[in-house]
Amino acid sequence: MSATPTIWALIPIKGSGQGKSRLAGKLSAPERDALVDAMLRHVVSTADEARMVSRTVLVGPSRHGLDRGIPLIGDPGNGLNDALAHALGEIACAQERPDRLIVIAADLPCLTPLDLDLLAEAPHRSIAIAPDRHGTGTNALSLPLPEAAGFRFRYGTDSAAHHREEAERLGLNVETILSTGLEKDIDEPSDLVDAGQVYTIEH
Ligand SMILES: Nc1nc2c(ncn2[C@@H]2O[C@H](COP(=O)(O)OP(=O)(O)OP(=O)(O)O)[C@@H](O)[C@H]2O)c(=O)[nH]1
Ligand SMILES: O=C(O)[C@H](O)COP(=O)(O)O
Repeated sequence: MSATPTIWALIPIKGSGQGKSRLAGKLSAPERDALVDAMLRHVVSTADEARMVSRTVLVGPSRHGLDRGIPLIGDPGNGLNDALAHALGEIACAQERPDRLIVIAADLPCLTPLDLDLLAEAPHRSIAIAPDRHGTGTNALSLPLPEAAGFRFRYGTDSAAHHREEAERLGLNVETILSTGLEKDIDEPSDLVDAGQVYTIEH
């Protein structure tokens, strides 16, 4: 590994009109789209500001109107785990591949550049996991490459525990990162209070 490791951020994003379906009882379809776009913009600009992150890549069906300069890896259409597996395969084989890949959810309105730098600074041969506020889901993963090129994404129920098992399977250490910015994803209507960081709901 070079003296200054190369770190990339990978952000999975569903297509327009698909995201945040669990908020349908509280927000209209245009409101959900506006929220998804605002949170994506926040996460992308936070990655741009993070000292250690040199490139940000999206995986999904579209850029949601973001600058065409941001690389987009296509989505095979079989859900989050397949989309991330496809993107990791492309990135791990790239000629300019990074030394570490941070996979970060696009629904983190309280995320700060320091949160990404913490993920970037995980020790060599360690996978860092940032759980959600319940301690069970996974909001970010920091994967060393090439050591974690074969990492199998296990998003779904109890994904944080499954991702720890996956690190063990690969013979890698695990570091758990707890921070407000990384814990507060927006899944349920009761989480919306945190979305006020990036989005105002007007009625
Ligand atoms: N590319 C891609 N991204 C996905 C997919 N499923 C989820 N994501 C993204 O993964 C992150 C975490 O997903 P969730 O917290 O479940 O968000 P969501 O899917 O918009 O929310 P719900 O529709 O309520 O489940 C968000 O950035 C989503 O946009 C998928 O199939 N493909
Ligand atoms: O494994 C997870 O953490 C979920 O599938 C994705 O996160 P969510 O709880 O934010 O939907």
